[in-house]
Amino acid sequence: MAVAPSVDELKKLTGYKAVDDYVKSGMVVGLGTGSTAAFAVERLGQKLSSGELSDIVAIPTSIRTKEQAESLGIPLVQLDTHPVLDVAIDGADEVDPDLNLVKGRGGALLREKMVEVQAKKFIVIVDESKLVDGLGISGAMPVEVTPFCYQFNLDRLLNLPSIKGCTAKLRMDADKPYVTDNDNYIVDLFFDTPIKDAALAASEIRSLVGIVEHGLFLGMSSAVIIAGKDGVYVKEP
Ligand SMILES: O=C[C@H](O)[C@H](O)[C@H](O)COP(=O)(O)O
Repeated sequence: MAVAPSVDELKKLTGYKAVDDYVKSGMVVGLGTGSTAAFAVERLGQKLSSGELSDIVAIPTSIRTKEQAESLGIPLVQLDTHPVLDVAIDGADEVDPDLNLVKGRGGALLREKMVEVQAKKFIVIVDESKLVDGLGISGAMPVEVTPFCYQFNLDRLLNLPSIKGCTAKLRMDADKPYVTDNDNYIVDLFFDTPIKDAALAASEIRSLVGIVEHGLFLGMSSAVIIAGKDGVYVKEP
């Protein structure tokens, strides 16, 4: 009897397929963050060192990804000099039926969103455990906030009509607040039922001064590569 692939094997299939199918020589490539995106970075490194791809520059979405890319010899640039990317590849925490996402459980949402909105194609790579019927139901919806008066930020989030009833927790790293690559904090929002109107929630959250960015990535996916027990398939909006 065939052994079912592990979650890591599924993640690897999606990361490798994203690079194989969407990255061509000469491109500017956005590199996501997390355990799934790491496989795409690995594949890009392999294809550059074998000469199968050339003339690639990449923009990492976190310090972790930057370090991985550097260790593989992937040439890195920044949005300052390369404001338009051909493609960005990243994982997600949740994918809904319309290919809207929750991202940021790994803390990288701000840089991810900055880079991924600038990409002509944003390719999302997930194992099928990330598929949800509605956003906000499988775990935290992260919001990056200023450390300055973070409790005030947290309280005002809880008062927003579109997300009324959620609970909010400051993300901790052992006994200290978790600090992002941008020296901000993360407030994780938890919901009992899916977020009813994610577009409204996104705009209300962003309207608060002191909120830096949220983990709702709406209308951004160009394609989602999904790996599951029945194989790998691609969904497009
Ligand atoms: O901040 C982290 C990112 O949004 C990740 O892309 C997301 O959390 C998915 O990570 P993983 O592939 O490790 O599940």
